[in-house]
Amino acid sequence: MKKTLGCIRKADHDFSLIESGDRVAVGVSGGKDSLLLLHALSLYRQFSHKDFSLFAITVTLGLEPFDLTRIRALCEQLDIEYIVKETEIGKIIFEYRQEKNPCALCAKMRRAVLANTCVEYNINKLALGHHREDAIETLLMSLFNEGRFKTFHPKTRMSRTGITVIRLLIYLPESHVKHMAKVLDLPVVKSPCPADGNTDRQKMKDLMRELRKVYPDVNERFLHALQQDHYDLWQKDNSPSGNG
Ligand SMILES: Nc1ncnc2c1ncn2[C@@H]1O[C@H](COP(=O)(O)OP(=O)(O)OP(=O)(O)O)[C@@H](O)[C@H]1O
Repeated sequence: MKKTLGCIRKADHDFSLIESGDRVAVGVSGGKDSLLLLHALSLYRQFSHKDFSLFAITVTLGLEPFDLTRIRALCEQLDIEYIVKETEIGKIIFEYRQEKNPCALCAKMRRAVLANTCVEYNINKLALGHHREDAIETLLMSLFNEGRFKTFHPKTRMSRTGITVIRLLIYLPESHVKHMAKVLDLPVVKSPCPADGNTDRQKMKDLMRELRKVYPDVNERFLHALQQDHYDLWQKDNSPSGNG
């Protein structure tokens, strides 16, 4: 847990992600990343000397099976209020619209429900479970699909609602997330999404696996590049209002 908390502390320090008085909700998909983030933030709340409140939000997609009993139990154990928003997003995308590229629309709709829920509960920051490899894969997807060198920033502001999205795991390697999910026996729920494992992101994961055979440190190199000011990707922003 020391490494996870160290990476969270560094991301928080570099990008001013959490301030005292914040009401922070972790978007919990049921996957290992957001569950680790939730667990780690409950500890960070104790050790960081920052006085912030913590919530967990899950947006269901109307796809079965999706049993949240063990996640609910974890939230009770960590003394975190758990908010579940039931939706039919999955059905709309796969049955009604039969989308050819379902992931982008699904992410957009999920994000809108998450933002509205934050507004409803007076929550000002939404923490997502993106880690180091997510940032790298997003960079490669936008390079190969759009010819642009960009990825998400650790801190962004949603323009419609004014909610700040924060990504506290961006320095954490995915291998460590997998390791911690086992050590902590996190209540991971298998994704009921029909597109799971057959996405553009999966192609980038496979590509990176091949690259690592030739360049074992390629992930560290990518992270280094992301942090270089001259690429203008992850400018450090220590102002409270954050990055646009
Ligand atoms: N249904 C959902 N409800 C709440 N938050 C979600 C949901 N789906 C995704 N998120 C949030 O958005 C982040 C990125 O989404 P993504 O689809 O990449 O996650 P995932 O790989 O399915 O799950 P995880 O990242 O938790 O292992 C998640 O880490 C989580 O914080």
